[in-house]
Amino acid sequence: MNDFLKGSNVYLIGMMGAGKTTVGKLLAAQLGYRFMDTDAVIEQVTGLPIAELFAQSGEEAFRQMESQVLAELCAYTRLTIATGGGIVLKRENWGYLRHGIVVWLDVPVEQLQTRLQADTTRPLLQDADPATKLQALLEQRQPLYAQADVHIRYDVAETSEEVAKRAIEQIKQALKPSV
Ligand SMILES: Nc1ncnc2c1ncn2[C@@H]1O[C@H](COP(=O)(O)OP(=O)(O)O)[C@@H](O)[C@H]1O
Ligand SMILES: O=C(O)C1=C[C@@H](OP(=O)(O)O)[C@@H](O)[C@H](O)C1
Ligand SMILES: [Mg+2]
Repeated sequence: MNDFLKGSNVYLIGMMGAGKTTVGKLLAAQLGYRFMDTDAVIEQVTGLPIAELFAQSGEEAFRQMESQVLAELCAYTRLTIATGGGIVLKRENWGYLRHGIVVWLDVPVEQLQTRLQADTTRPLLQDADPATKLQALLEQRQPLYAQADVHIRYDVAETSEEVAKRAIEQIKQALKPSV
């Protein structure tokens, strides 16, 4: 089923709330891959929730840990990796992401707001005006997300399983040799 990837990892990028962790688990199952989540690895290693890490050590320290985790994971094969929404910010991280197939889950900011309206786990959203903050982050990052190999545009009618299935189809298309 997944020999078309020849063991290459699949990295999911996109804004917080885009569904990288949710779809990533389903995509891994459909590919017969293992699922990893860079945030979960950081929380496991530090024993702290991301929000606590930001509060204690600051965003820069978190970004350094994020790069270290990505560097470790990119040495493995047959992984579907859900990254944190800010992974695209550091050029160094693109060196690791390019070891595999980079898939952008592109979800409109209104849908992100709906999904994250009650969220307290994402420190960058603990803001007086989270909607404006989300919009500003998306505008800043969109050109970076757009460097992905595969662009999965949101379809309101799709379940997360169907998003994962479509991602496989679009990855196959992207890997087809251009004639
Ligand atoms: N297709 C979807 N429709 C509605 N809610 C979704 C969908 N995909 C994910 N969610 C919800 O949105 C929130 C963020 O999903 P998550 O997978 O953690 O995103 P990310 O890892 O990109 O931040 C979660 O509460 C999740 O249940
Ligand atoms: O967008 C961001 O900068 C972040 C997204 C989060 O991950 P999710 O994208 O899984 O929410 C997490 O890495 C941290 O809160 C920073
Ligand atoms: Mg996530």
